[in-house]
Amino acid sequence: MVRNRARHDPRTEPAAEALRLVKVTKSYGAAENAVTALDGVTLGLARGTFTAVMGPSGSGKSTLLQCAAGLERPDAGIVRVDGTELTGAGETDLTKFRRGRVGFVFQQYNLLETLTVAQNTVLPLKLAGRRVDRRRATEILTAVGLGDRLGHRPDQLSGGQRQRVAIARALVAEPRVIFADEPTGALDTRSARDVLALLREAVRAHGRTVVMVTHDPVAASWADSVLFLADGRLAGRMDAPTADTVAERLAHLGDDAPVGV
Ligand SMILES: Nc1ncnc2c1ncn2[C@@H]1O[C@H](COP(=O)(O)OP(=O)(O)OP(=O)(O)O)[C@@H](O)[C@H]1O
Repeated sequence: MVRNRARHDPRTEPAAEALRLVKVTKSYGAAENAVTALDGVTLGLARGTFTAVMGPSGSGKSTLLQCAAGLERPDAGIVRVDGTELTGAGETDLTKFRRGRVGFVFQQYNLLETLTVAQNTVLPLKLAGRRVDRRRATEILTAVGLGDRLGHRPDQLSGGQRQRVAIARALVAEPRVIFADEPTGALDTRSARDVLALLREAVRAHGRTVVMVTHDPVAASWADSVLFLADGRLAGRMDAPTADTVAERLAHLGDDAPVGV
């Protein structure tokens, strides 16, 4: 069972806190080969916020995202998304939860090449056994600038357009939280800006919560705040980031004591 600790009804009413991690720990491998990817991470993110996660390569950013999204199981600790506790849930409940209340955007788009833009977009609804509202899907695709590409296949699109399909696909299920892992990593500057603007719009206009892993201080500057990771621990937080302040902090990461936010 996915446990709902809050008093609200999670199917209709969003929780105040979109994401809560308490002492989340995750290791890979066994014995002397074990790598601690996350080492007791505690954090909370308010609903309707855009947060970037940054840190050196191997600091645990992707692992954090995967554990927060219910794609990986932590070894210890608690993960709560939109008031619902994922840790301890069975695989079937987790899958149902992921399909219903979170959206994903990955660096490599993860579109199905044999499906059209429109079919890729509604796929999460089909997998979740939900009603497919094609008009709504078309509206979303139009909003991301692909209204004239509905019948195209991914190999007929640019990288930026593919990522916009991935964002439309993440938005169509109206998720509470969107997890994005390096969504601009494979894009040119202009396409990256379009994608970041869409993510920010999802937060500002539609009240979604976005958590985005990125290496790029410019991308991070689109977020409301940045969480810094070092060696699997939280190493700081910055509100109202700019590309310069983020780059500066990254250069000095490790100088700060680990914190919980
Ligand atoms: N499936 C896995 N099996 C074994 N080790 C893993 C696995 N996934 C991650 N790790 C290890 O856990 C640590 C954290 O990895 P993670 O991918 O979360 O870091 P990251 O900050 O996202 O790195 P990058 O910026 O390079 O993508 C690394 O030392 C990595 O080698």
